[in-house]
Amino acid sequence: GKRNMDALSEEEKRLFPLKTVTSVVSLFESILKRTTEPDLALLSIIVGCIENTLTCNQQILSGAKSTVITTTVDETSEKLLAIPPVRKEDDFPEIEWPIVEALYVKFRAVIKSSVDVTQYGCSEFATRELVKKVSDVIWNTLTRSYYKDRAHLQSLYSYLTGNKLDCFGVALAVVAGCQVLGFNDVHLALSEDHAWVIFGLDGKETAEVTWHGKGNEDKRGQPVDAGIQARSWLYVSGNPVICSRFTEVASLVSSINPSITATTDSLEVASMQQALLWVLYDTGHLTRYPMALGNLADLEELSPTPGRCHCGQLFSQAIEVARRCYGNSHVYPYTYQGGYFYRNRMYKEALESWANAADAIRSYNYSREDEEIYKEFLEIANELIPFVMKVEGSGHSARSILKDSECFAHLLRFYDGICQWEEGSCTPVLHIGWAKPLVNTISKFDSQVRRHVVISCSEVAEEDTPATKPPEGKAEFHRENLDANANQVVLPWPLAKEQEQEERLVDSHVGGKTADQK
Ligand SMILES: FC(F)c1nnc(N2CCN(c3ncnc4sc(CC(F)(F)F)cc34)CC2)s1
Repeated sequence: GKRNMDALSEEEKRLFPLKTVTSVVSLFESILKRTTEPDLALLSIIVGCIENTLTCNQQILSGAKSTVITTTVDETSEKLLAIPPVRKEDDFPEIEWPIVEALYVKFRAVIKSSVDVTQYGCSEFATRELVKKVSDVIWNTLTRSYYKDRAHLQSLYSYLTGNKLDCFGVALAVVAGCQVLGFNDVHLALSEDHAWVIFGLDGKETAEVTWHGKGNEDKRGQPVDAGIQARSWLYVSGNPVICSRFTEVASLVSSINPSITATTDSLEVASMQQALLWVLYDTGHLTRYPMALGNLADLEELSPTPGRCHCGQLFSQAIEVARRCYGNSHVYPYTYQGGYFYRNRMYKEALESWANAADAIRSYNYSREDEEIYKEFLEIANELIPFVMKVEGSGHSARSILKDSECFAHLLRFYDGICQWEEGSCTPVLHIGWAKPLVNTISKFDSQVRRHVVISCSEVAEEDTPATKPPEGKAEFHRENLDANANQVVLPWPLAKEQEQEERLVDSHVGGKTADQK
């Protein structure tokens, strides 16, 4: 029969105007069920239109169209946010099909008119030059200068109505542009803080298509091998999430941003994102996407969906996937989980998650474009852990974590991972600003707890590498693993050296026994 060249079937068009979460979910389910690949441009325009309508032109004063939640209620916001009449939570302003269709047609026209594919060989596969050309078309149609970190710049709706995109948005637009041109070998590759594309036979080629961070020259058109060789976290040792069309849909849903202000989210946008993530979860497209699982878990913590698994299981699932599929080279699955435990006052579990996060970073070399994860560890070490120490400070109850040697071991493993991350890096990680909270935190633990720590050489020591050879004449170094019943905890050797110095430092401050006085 006649091929339906329309973006949507008549049945799908009948879902418009989109007014509820349910109608958006039905549309996505219908599109994801098709035999043909989902159209990234169309879906990005639809979710971008809903998000930007509900968050960007928001009248905060009384009679507000959409229901909002304030996360920190204080006097001013009470007055400012005259709570609107209670509404059904999935009411939207009506999204009309003709508006969406016009933007979709515009994107296709911009791409097709700017790229003459006959100039790029006749292979079915994209070439580096073609990918670079599509990136240039997007790049050269962006507003000259704008605040790149602003919210709601990640969708093609933002690109087509405001000529603004953030770093992720440019990468998604390039892949969507290649899809318009028929190059279905071009796919997104996602690390925890950067995005690039793979293309060519077996997806073996890689190319930068967007910028990263502030003040870094963009490397567009280049392969990412250098970043992988440098062992920087930004390129996750060559373990990015390699997307299919479906995981690219998951990434555009995952990048939906419900925030209206720093303290207020749109309930409708958040519930739309949550519902769409469950559709992608049920169709198996989050299976190898730890950050999307973490995103869904965060949304479930805020507003649990009846009949769905507990958010804790989603955090664990993300960790399991990161370990099984990405060589445990991702950090965020652990900091997602640690954040959850911390918010729910499960401090021992939080310390373990943060120690596991440090284990994930230890084999990297810190480089200048890794600031985002540096800030994450800095906040954990200098804000979150000190807060835990403060609230556990009473420490009188026998169950206090300050008397728990496993907690102390988690803490030392956390710092040891950061120390090893720094070792061999051109850029230093630790500075005096880290030392005060570190000393403060370690000294909070009962000296009885500290003396039960048994240091072991976690790796076979290379011959004569000073860092790993135990000091002459010192106590026997045990190699057994943590024995469930023992009240001893085993630590990797590199830390022992640090810890011994620390002990002297701490004990000289708190008058305990130093290592050689034991
Ligand atoms: F570890 C927890 F504290 C985190 N909470 N939110 C986190 N995010 C929020 C969501 N997020 C993401 N969520 C889904 N997919 C992606 S792909 C990507 C890199 C880039 F933007 F493409 F360059 C980032 C990212 C980045 C990490 S980590």
